[in-house]
Amino acid sequence: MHNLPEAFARQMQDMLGADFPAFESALSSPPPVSINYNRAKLSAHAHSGEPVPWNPTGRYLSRRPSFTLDPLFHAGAYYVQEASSMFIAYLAAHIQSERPVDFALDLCAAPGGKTAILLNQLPESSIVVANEVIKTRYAKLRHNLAKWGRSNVIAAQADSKHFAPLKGQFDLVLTDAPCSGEGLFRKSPDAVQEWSEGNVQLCSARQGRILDNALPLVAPGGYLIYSTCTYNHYENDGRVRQALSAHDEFELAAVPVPQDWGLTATECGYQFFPHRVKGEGFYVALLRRKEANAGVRAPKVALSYFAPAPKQSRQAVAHWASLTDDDWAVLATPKQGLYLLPQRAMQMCSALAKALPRVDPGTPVGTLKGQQLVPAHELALSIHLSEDVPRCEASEEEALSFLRKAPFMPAAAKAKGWHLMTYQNQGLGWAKLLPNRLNNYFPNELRVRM
Ligand SMILES: C[S@@+](CC[C@H](N)C(=O)[O-])C[C@H]1O[C@@H](n2cnc3c(N)ncnc32)[C@H](O)[C@@H]1O
Repeated sequence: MHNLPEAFARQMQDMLGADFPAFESALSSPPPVSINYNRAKLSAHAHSGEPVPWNPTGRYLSRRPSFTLDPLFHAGAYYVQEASSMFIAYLAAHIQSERPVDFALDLCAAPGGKTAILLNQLPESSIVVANEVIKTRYAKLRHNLAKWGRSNVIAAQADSKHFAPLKGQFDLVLTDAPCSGEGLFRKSPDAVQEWSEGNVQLCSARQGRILDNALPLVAPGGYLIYSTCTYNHYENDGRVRQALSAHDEFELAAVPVPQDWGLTATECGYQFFPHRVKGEGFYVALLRRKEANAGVRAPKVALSYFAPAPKQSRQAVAHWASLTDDDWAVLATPKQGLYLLPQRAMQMCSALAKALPRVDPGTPVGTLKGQQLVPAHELALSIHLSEDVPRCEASEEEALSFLRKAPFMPAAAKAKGWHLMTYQNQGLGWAKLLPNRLNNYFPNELRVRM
């Protein structure tokens, strides 16, 4: 790791006192490696590794494997996730014990680690909106959401200010704010290089703007989780204090935490330090909107870009996805793209599509060619894919050839036509089997190049 910036070292000495040398030495030790298992794809007995105390699906690994060369990583069986930030799972469980979470918003979501946590922790009946403002990061978010395989999620690409029409609509808003990244110094030397006191102030001001946009979106009695991966007062307690004084309809919510977890209680929340927990630096505070002025859910608005798909398209999709009529909506775009979304998410989807520049609902399932569906890559990773879709199980070597788009013919290939290529029964992508070759539909841009 690079030498610590002087002003940062001073700040940490003031904050930690006699503990500073332990903090400094933790920064020179190797960062722990941890993953979050996908609850919908792997059963509990498949989870190996030391548990992360605050997340039932979090595990530490004893070493860092090459994730790129693990087909299960590409199948979305787990997400490589820093351990401290998995505390969001504990908070989501706590909130649910207080009130149902029908609608959650992850306002600053890319690349999607915490959306994956919310989707793992909340029941399938919850609808999660995952938003990211930056286009390239939005693409990464959508790719990770596809790997997670859920349809109870709506992706959105917008600045937080565009959400204003959705006032009071969310039981939970997660604001994992862009920050100066002091907590990531051990993992990312770039963060050390980019750090300055000026940047801390810029981050703090931006967080203030994002919080001012985020807080009104919380339903009465609902919660806002504010988190950063930094230590300084301006972006953490100081930021939360200012938000509370500008929005007096909010109060701090108490979250009881076992003492032996090593978290440090601060004025408004909790701080994770790498010398006290097995994880990186992280800050979190939980705010609750007081119960006055009971809110109303999003008013029904007409779907603008998306329309319910015609019967024929729905029938085509029903061959590929396990649909029950009342629960599932199949939506169509003007370009004939078809999407699978829980019926109960329709109203929220309409309201979002009206307010935001870009919305991508649920799971893209494919496009129609004549009467036939050409399946989308996302459908291959979906947990709602029909059991009736033909599968072709690959060995590890075959799975890697498939992910590299190298020519190969799987030993298990028997029938012709569309097949889901699987590895350890987890979908990787689509292949069309022909008598003497395989057409590989794994997306070029995702191809493994190692
Ligand atoms: C700390 S990162 C989020 C990490 C993510 N929650 C995860 O766990 O994978 C903060 C994100 O907020 C996004 N962001 C910055 N300004 C924003 C704004 N005004 N509205 C929404 N998102 C914003 C950044 O582009 C960045 O991707």
